[in-house]
Amino acid sequence: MGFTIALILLSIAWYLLDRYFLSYWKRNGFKQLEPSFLLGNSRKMLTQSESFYEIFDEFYYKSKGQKFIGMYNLYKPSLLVTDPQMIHDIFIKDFGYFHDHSIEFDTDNDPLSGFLFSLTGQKWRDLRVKLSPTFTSGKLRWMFPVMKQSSEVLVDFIQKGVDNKNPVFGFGELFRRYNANLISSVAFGIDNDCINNPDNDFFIYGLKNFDNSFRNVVRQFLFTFMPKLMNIFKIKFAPQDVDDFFMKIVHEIVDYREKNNFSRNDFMDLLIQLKNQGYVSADKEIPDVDDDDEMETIENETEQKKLMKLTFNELAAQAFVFFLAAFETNSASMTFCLTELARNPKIQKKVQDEMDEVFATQDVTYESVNKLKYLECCMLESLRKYPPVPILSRECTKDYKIPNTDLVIRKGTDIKIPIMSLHRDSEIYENPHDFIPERFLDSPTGNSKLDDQKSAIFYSPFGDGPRHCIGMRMAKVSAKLSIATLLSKFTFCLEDERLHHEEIKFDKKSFPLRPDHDIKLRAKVRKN
Ligand code: HEM
Repeated sequence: MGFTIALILLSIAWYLLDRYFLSYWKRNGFKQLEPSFLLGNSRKMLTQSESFYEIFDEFYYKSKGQKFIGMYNLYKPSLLVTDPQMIHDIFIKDFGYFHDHSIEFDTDNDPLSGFLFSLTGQKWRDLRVKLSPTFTSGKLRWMFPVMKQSSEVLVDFIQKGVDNKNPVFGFGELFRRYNANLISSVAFGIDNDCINNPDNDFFIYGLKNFDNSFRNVVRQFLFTFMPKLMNIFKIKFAPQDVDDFFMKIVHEIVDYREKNNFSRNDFMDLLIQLKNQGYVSADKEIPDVDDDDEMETIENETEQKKLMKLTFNELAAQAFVFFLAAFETNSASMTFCLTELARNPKIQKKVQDEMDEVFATQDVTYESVNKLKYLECCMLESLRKYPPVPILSRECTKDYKIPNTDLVIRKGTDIKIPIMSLHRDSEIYENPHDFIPERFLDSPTGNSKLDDQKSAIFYSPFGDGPRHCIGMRMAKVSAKLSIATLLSKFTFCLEDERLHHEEIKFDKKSFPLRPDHDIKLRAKVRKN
C-alpha cells in the first residue's frame, strides 16, 4: 500500500516537473512546438523514424509565419530560428553572442576532440587565426598536385572496371575511398591506396567514425542529448581503436619528419610549422585581390606570430578534423552532384563541353579547374538541394535581446538553423526539387532577387560568418577536380531507372546528409 502511494506521488511529481521543464519557452514569452511527455520534441530523433532533415523540415513548416520557435531536446530547451534576417544577425552581426557551436568536450581526457569545430571562445579564436593560413588559395595551389594524384587513381580504377566489363560503381563508397586517399595524402602525408584496397586501415578507421553501428548510434545520442554525461563517464568522441590508430600514426609522421628534416606539400607540413614556430611561413605568391580570407590572413600574420605554438595533441586533433569534417561531407557532396548529373544527361553534356573547351588548351591545374564555371554552378546547386550539413547550430554565449522584441535568449541556449529547409522552400527557390545549375550563373545564392537582401541568409551549405567552414575552398576544389577528371573520361548514367522520377531518400541514422543506399552509376567511356 505504502509502495503504491509512493509510486503515485512520484508519478505526479514527475508529471508536474515534466510540465514545468517543457513549458520553459512559454514561461519566457516564446511560442513553442508542442512537446511530448518525457521526450520533448525528440521522439523521431530517438526512434530514428525519419532523417534529421525530415524531422527539422516538419518543425520548419509547423513554425511557418514565426521567425523563431522554442523546442526541446528531451528537456533541454533549444531555439529553432527560421528567419533569414535573424540568421544573419546570429552568424554575422551579433556573432559576439553566438560564437560557439553547441557542443562541449573534455579535451584533457579526449585530446583528439580538441579540433577547431568543438573549441569555444578565445581558444577557438586563437586556433582559427593560426589555421586560416593553411587553407588559403595559395596553399591549395601548393597542395593541388597531391590532390590530382588521388583523382587519377580514381579514374584508373573506373577504367579497369570498364575494361573488365564491370562498369557499375556504388559512388557513395567509392567517393569515401577517394576522400580517404585524399585526406591521408593531404592531411597526413601518406600515400595510401584506399581506392584499389578497401581493406586499407586508413579507410577502415575513417569509416568507423561514421558507420551506423550500435556503438556509434549510442555515442551520437549521448553527444546530441547528454554531452555532459560523456564527459562525466570519460567517453571519447571517437571510438577507442580509432583514437589509438590516429594518435599512433600522427606520432610516427611527426617524429619521422622532424628527425629527417623531411617536408612535402601537404597540410601536415603546415601543422608542424605551427607546432614548431607558432605560425605558418608566408606565401611567396601574391594573393588574389578578391580573396577575402587571404587578405585577412596577411593582415593577421603579426597577430599570429604572437600566439602560442600548437601542442602535439592540438596538431593531432587538427589532422583528425579532416576525417570528421571532410570525409563524409566531401563524399556526400560529390555523390549527390554526380548522381544529379547522371539524372540530367543534358546538364552532364554541358559540363563536358565546358571541360573540353578549357582542357583543350590547358592541363588540369588549380587555375584551369577554377575556370570550370558551369561545373561550379552544378556543385553549388547540388549543395543547395543536398547540403551535407542540413542543420547548423550555435550556442548563445551571453543573454541576447532579440531586436524589436522584449524577448531574451538566455546564455547557454542551443540555437538550431534548418538550412536545408530554407534551401528547399518554394517561397524562396522556384521549383526547389528541380536541379537547375543556371540559378547560380549570375547569383551567389542561386536567386538574384535574394542577392538584393544583403543582410539575410538563405543559402548557406558551408555556414556563414567568422565561423563558416574553414575547408570550404578545399571542398570545392577537390570536388570539382574529381568530377572534372571523371567526366573528361566517362559519361555516367543511373543504374536504377527509378531515380529518374523519384527523389533520393536519406539515411535516417546519419546526421550528415547521405542517401539511404549506395547509388549505383554506370560508366561509359567517352568517344573522342
Ligand atoms: C562539401 C564539403 C563540406 C561541407 C558541406 C562543409 C560544411 C561545413 C559546415 C556547415 C560547417 C559549420 C559552419 C558553421 O557553423 O557556420 C563546417 C565547419 C567546419 N569545416 Fe567544413 N564542410 C565541408 C568540407 C570541409 C573540409 C574539406 C574541411 C577540411 C578540413 C572542413 C573543415 C571544417 C572545419 C575545421 C570546420 C569548423 C570551423 C570552425 O568551427 O571554425 N570542412 N563545415
